[in-house]
Amino acid sequence: MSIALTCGNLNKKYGRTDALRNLNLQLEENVIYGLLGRNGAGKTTLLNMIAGGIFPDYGTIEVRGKKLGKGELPKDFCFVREKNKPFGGARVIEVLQFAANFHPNWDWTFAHELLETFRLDPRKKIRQLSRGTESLVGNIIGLASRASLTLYDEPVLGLDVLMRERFYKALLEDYANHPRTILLSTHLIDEIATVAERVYIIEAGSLLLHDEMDRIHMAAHLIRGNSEAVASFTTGKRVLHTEAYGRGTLAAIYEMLDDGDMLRAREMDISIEHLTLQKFFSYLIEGGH
Ligand SMILES: Nc1ncnc2c1ncn2[C@@H]1O[C@H](COP(=O)(O)OP(=O)(O)OP(=O)(O)O)[C@@H](O)[C@H]1O
Repeated sequence: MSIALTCGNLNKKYGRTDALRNLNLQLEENVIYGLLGRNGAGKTTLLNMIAGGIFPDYGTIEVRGKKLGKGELPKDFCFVREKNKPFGGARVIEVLQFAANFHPNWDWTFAHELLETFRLDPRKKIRQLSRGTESLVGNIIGLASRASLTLYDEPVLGLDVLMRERFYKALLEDYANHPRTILLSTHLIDEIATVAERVYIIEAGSLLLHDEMDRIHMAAHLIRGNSEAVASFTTGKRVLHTEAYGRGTLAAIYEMLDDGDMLRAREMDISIEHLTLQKFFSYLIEGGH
């Protein structure tokens, strides 16, 4: 297992706001990660920090084992953020040409295919593009750069469902042929569930959970039943949230359940269903665990 990026104990304060608090994160080579968190959780601060735009008050960032100095950019790296504002007067093709200079693995054939896929006219000026279309320019750069470490900050914000699907498809197909490390922040949680292999969830600048997406699918459950039965069933299990309804209790739990658990649940008349990633995220945040 090779490590692409290690963030150790990152802290950043803006006045009295802790944008990041003792945040640790480790990304392996050639894995797609989702970065989730509510508004203001610290996602953009973290991504900007990795990209050298913000320096931590405390903590370190290492890329492939090498500590980044102040303002230093990781090598073979691409950061896709929402806006290309400084390039407003430039044409799409000019922005791509500019980006290509910085990325040794840039693939022009792929970039042109993506322009077609996203129905983007390369002669248009950035300022003439709609918000969603503008974010597609960044997404093309993120994909065609084939950087070994790629960060996306909200790449699908403002995109319609068709374009979002095309972006995810292009990302996954290209990743299959050219594996690299990708960290992607988003609020469209259930969509990322089919794209990311692992997920980091942050809240108020701190890490709340990181895990394999498959494990979350298997271990995140919503159980309902008589309050006493639910209390007994959940004893010793990781409970994220409980809620009373009528005479019963609903509990969100994060636990692998075996055949014995399922049998016991049936005997206790407890219903069990899997949680979507979005629901799991909500219960996790609500419960603060
Ligand atoms: N330049 C700044 N000056 C002051 N406070 C800031 C600054 N940048 C971020 N913050 C604060 O730091 C916290 C983290 O912000 P950040 O933008 O990293 O969150 P986020 O998870 O990206 O949010 P969103 O999902 O809404 O984009 C917030 O409380 C925000 O208000």
